[in-house]
Amino acid sequence: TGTTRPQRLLRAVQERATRGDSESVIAAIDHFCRHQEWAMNVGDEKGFILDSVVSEVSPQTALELGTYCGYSTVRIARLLPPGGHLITLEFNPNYAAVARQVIAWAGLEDMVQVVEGASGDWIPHLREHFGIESFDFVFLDHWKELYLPDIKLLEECGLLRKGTVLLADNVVCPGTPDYLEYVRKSQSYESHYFGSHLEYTRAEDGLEKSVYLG
Ligand SMILES: O=C(NC/C=C/[C@H]1OC[C@H](O)[C@@H]1O)c1cc([N+](=O)[O-])cc(O)c1O
Ligand SMILES: [Mg+2]
Repeated sequence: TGTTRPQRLLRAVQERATRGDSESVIAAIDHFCRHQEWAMNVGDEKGFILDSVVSEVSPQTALELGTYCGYSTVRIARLLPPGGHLITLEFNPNYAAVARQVIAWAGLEDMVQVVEGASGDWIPHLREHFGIESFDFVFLDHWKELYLPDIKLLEECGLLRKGTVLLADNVVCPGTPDYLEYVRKSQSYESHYFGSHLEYTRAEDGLEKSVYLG
């Protein structure tokens, strides 16, 4: 036994970051991933693109699929406008437990709800459970083969509205070919690719921003 990588990432946050200072939490995780152990956070380079899209949308209601250790959760939540709220779905309970502590260390727990379970099980219940009418912003970063079925489910559940912005991580590496083809071909989406690199590496990767047109 011993510690897991998420637990070692959390310890790095608690040792290096200042409680309540979300910028120092982000910096501590980036330092850990560059100098100690690579981890599958969206990272600083793609994170900068994520920041710019979140700031542009300024969402009252935001959804994240795939929390992992909460790095992108913190990046999004720190930029929410007053009254804004972020729901983040995570399948793995060990990841969720670490994420809750990272989010709390950043002082953002009041704007974020970490929900444990499978996205496909939860999406049909988000309205009744959290009183959500529709989402202004969705960040996709969970299992890559679930991106497409999950946005189709969001459409069917009426959780997307004219102008909802979807931002998808890893559309090149590891890749989400069926999702990309769908959002780029569908008349219901206006899509744009932001080229970047796989977190903390020189490999190509990027984010796809897709606006739902209804
Ligand atoms: O699988 C990735 N993300 C999905 C995460 C999947 C895990 O977290 C949610 C679920 O509990 C699963 O165990 C991923 C993988 C790489 N990668 O380089 O392999 C890079 C990334 O940015 C990624 O988001
Ligand atoms: Mg990712």
